[in-house]
Amino acid sequence: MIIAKKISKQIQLANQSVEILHETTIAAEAGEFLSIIGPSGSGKTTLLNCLSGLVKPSTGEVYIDGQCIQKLSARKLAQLRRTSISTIFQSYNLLPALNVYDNVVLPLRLNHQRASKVAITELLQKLNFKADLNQVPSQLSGGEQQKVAVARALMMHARIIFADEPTGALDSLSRQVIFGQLRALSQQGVCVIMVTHDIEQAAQTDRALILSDGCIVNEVKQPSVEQLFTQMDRLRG
Ligand SMILES: Nc1ncnc2c1ncn2[C@@H]1O[C@H](COP(=O)(O)OP(=O)(O)OP(=O)(O)O)[C@@H](O)[C@H]1O
Repeated sequence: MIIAKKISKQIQLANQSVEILHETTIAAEAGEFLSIIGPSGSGKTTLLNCLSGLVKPSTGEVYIDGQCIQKLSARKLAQLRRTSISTIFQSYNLLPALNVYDNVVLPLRLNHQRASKVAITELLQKLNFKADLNQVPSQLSGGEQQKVAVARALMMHARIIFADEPTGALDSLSRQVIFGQLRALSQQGVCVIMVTHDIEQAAQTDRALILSDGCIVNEVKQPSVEQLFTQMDRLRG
């Protein structure tokens, strides 16, 4: 479903080019739940953004359903992203002028899909969201904003979900609820790729990729908490 072949990303800093992702190769199937873990600054968000087509890799290719997304026109890529991909951003990316309901419904509207207020209210309730749907993001706590961002992504019923620390701002109960939703979606055939600092969550995914200095240094299938802590300890070194 998703294949990344030797993707690298260079950025220009002052007068020098710095490589923040090095020749990374990944494949993920429909129904797979992948986690990406690694120290801060190891390139997890950059990798996720390259996979989702938000950022263009400097070299290498990303294929989604056999299509090289770098070869798609901007219009086709935007269409693919609107119809097949949902992203939960680390910084939520809610529109400050829109209330909760309008933020959740926005991608559906952009995709000319009908929005059901009942379905949105039910989903937000399932995510343990207790605030008013008429409030704007600045009136919500960080955790509440994160739940709105998760609801917005889940309402799309996309085949692929990219989640960048989707539970980072949440209490442990809400973390479990949202992780459970992602797990259930993967069991229904959705491909979920999640960046996380939460080792216990990563240990409940199908496969954990360990990133260090822009390279995947290891990959653990059906990981255990102990295995992943050992991997992270090795990196701290
Ligand atoms: N647009 C950019 N301009 C300059 N530096 C960047 C840019 N994007 C990423 N970086 C740098 O690249 C490295 C990798 O960043 P990235 O956000 O991918 O890491 P991360 O593993 O997701 O970090 P964290 O766990 O802290 O969110 C960092 O050192 C970051 O400062």
